[in-house]
Amino acid sequence: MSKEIYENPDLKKERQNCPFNKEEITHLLDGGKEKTIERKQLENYILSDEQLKDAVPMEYLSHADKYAEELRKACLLMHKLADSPAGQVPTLRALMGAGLGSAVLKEGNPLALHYVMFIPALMGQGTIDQQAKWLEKAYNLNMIGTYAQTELGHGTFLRGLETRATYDPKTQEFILESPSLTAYKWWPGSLGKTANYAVVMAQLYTKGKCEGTHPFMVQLRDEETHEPLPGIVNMWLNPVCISSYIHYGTYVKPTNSKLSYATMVFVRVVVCQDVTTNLRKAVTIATRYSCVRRQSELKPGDREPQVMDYQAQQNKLLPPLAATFAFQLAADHLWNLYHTANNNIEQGDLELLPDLHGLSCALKALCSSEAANFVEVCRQSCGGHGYMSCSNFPRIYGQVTAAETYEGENTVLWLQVARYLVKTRKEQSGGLSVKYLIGEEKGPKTVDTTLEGIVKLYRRAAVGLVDVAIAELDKSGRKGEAPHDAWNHAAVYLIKAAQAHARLFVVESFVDSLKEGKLSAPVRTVLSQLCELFIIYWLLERSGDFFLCSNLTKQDLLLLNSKYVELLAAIRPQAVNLVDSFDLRDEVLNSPLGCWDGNVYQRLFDEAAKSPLNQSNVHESFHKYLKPLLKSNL
Ligand SMILES: CCCCCCCCCCCCCCCCC/C=C/C(=O)SCCNC(=O)CCNC(=O)[C@H](O)C(C)(C)COP(=O)(O)OP(=O)(O)OC[C@H]1O[C@@H](n2cnc3c(N)ncnc32)[C@H](O)[C@@H]1OP(=O)(O)O
Ligand SMILES: Cc1cc2nc3c(=O)[nH]c(=O)nc-3n(C[C@H](O)[C@H](O)[C@H](O)COP(=O)(O)OP(=O)(O)OC[C@H]3O[C@@H](n4cnc5c(N)ncnc54)[C@H](O)[C@@H]3O)c2cc1C
Repeated sequence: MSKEIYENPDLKKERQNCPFNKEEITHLLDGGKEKTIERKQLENYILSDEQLKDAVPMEYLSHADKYAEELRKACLLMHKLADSPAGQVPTLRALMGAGLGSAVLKEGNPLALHYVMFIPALMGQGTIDQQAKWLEKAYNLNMIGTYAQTELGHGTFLRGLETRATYDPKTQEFILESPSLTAYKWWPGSLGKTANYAVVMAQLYTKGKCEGTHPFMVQLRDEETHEPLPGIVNMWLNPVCISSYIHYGTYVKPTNSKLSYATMVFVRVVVCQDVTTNLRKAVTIATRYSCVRRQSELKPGDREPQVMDYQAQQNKLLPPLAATFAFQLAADHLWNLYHTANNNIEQGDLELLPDLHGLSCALKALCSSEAANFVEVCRQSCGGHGYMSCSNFPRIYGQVTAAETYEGENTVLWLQVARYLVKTRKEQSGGLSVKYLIGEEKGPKTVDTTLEGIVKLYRRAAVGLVDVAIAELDKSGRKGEAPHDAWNHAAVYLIKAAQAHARLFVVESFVDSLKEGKLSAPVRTVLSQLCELFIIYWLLERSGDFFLCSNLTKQDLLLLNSKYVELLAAIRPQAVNLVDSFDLRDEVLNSPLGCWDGNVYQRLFDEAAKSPLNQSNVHESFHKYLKPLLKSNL
C-alpha cells in the first residue's frame, strides 16, 4: 500500500486553484523547458548518490573534519562530472553556486575558486601557448588553482598591492616576493590547504620600473607530496607572467591596463545570479513557513491565523519575493552584456569595457546588499525557529553578506559606478547602459503613477542625482578644493547617484522583460503585479531621491502607498504557488521550515534530536563542573 504523502493542510489549501501554470514560471527562470529538464536530471543524478549525504549535520563537526568532509564530497562530485547527464560546464555551474552545489557542500566548496576564478583567469588573460599548457591540466584536475590577489594590508586598492614580481633579464625569470607581513596573500579561497597553484597578482618591476599589477602563475605545492615548495612563505621562485607583456626583456603595455582585472568582472557578473539563488531559497523557506505557522489572534475569538495573513508579514516577504524576479532578469541582461563585451574585447574592441565595468559594479553591489537585507528580513519573519542553525538562514545569510565584501567591497564599487556616471554625463559620450544621461530629460515633469510613469520617475532620479553630485563637485572646485578632495567630500551624493542608476537598470529590466516576454495571460498578470509592487516598494523606501529630482507630491505618495497595500493583498493568495514555481528541492533548501510538505514541527524535532548533546540525558561535563559548583555552597 503506497504510503500517504503528508502535506500540511494549510499548504495544501494554498496550492488549490492556482490561477497560473507554475511550470511556465519554472521554465522562464531556468531559461526554457529543456533547461528545466536538464536541471532536474542533474539534481536527481547528484542528490540520489548516498555517498554525498552527510552522516551527521555539518555544524557538529570540528573545523578540520568539516574541511575533510567537504573535500571528500567535492572530489566525489568531480568524479561524477564525466557521467553527468547535463554536460561539463552546466554541471560545474550548478555545483559551484548557491543552488545544487550548496545542497551537497553546505560549508563551501574547496574547489570553487579553481573553477570560478583560476580557470577564468587563464581563459581571459593567458596567451594561446599558456592556455595550451595549463588549461587542459586545470580542466583535468591535474592541478588545483586559486586566485591570490588580496593581501593582509590591501584588498581594495590594487595599485597598493605589495607583492612584487621583478623580471631578471639574465635568467629571463620573475622573482616574486612578499616584502612585508602586510604583503602576505590573505583571504584567497583554497590557498591554505587545497590549491597547489595560484594566479598571483603582483606589481611587475622590470628595468627598475613598476608597470603595475599583473597576473602570475605560481606553483605553491609539490604535485606529489602537496608540501609547500621551498621558500613558499616569503619568497616565491619561478612564477610565470600570465599574458605576454614581456617581449625579449622589453615590457609591452597592454591595450588597457584594466584588462588584468577581467576575472573580477566575470565573478561580479555571476555573483548577481548566485545571490539571487540564495534569496530565492530564503523567500521560499519564509513563505512556506509563514503559511504553516499559526500565531496570535487576528479576529477576536477566531482560530489563530496563518502569520502570512498579517499585512505586516506580507510587507516583509512579498517585496523580496518580487526582488527574486527583478534580480534574475537584471542578471540575465548583465550576462548578455558581459558576453557581448567579452567577444568584442577578444577582437580588440574595448568600447563596451567601461559600460561592463560600471554595470557589473552597480549590479553586484545592489543585488548583494539588497539580497543580504532581504535574507535577514526573511529570517526575522520566522521568529525563533528562523534563528536556528538548521533553518539554514544563518548559512544563507553568511553566503550572501560575504558577497557584499568580496569581489570588490560594495562602497568602493559604488564609487566606481559614480566615476563612470559623472564621466558619461559630463562628456555626453558612450553610455550604452546609461543612455538616459546623454542629452536632456525630455517631456513634462508632471507625475503619473502608471507603470510607465513610475519608470520615468526612476529615470529622473537617476539623472537628477548625478547632476546633484556633479554640482557638489563643481562647488568644491570653485572653493579651490583639489579634485581628489572634492571627490571625497561628495561621496554621499556620488553613492546615491550610483545606487539610483543601479535601481533604474533593475526596474527597466523587469518592465522590459514583461513587455518582450512570450507569457501566458495568467503568468503575465501575476508577474506584472510583482513588478508593480517592487518598483513602488523601492520608490517608497527611497522617496527622498524622488522628491529631490521630480515633481512628486505628497498626494502621489499617498496614492502609491494605497496601491502598494492593494498589491500586497492581491499577491498574498499566490505566494506559495510563486515560491513553488522556483522548483527548489528540499535538499537545496536544507531547512525544516521550508520543506514542500510543510511538516515543520516534526522536522524541527528530528533535527534537534541529531545534536550530540541530545544523545544522553546528562552530559559528562555535569560531573566535572556543574556538580562541584552545586556542592560548593559559594
Ligand atoms: C568553468 C565553469 C565556471 C563556473 C562558474 C560558476 C559560477 C557560479 C557561482 C559563483 C559563486 C560565487 C563565488 C565567488 C567567490 C569569490 C571569492 C572572492 C574573490 C575575491 O574577492 S578576488 C579579489 C577581489 N578584489 C577586488 O575586487 C578589488 C577591488 N578593487 C578594484 O577593483 C580597484 O582597485 C578599484 C576599481 C577599486 C580602483 O582601482 P584603481 O584605483 O586602479 O582605478 P581607478 O578608480 O583609479 O580607475 C581607473 C580607471 O580604471 C577603470 N577601471 C577600474 N577597474 C576596472 C575594471 N575592473 N574593469 C574595467 N575598468 C576598470 C575605472 O573605471 C577608471 O576608468 P576611467 O576611464 O579613468 O574613469
Ligand atoms: C568570503 C571572502 C572570500 C574572499 N576570497 C578571496 C579570494 O579568493 N581571493 C582574493 O584575492 N581575495 C578574496 N577575498 C578578499 C576580498 O576581495 C577583500 O576583502 C575585498 O576586496 C575588500 O578589501 P579589504 O578587505 O581590503 O577591505 P578595505 O578596502 O580595507 O575596506 C575597509 C573599509 O574601507 C573602505 N574603503 C576602502 N577603500 C575606499 C575608498 N577608495 N573610498 C571609500 N571607502 C573605502 C571600505 O568601503 C570599507 O568600509 C575574499 C573576501 C571574503 C570576505
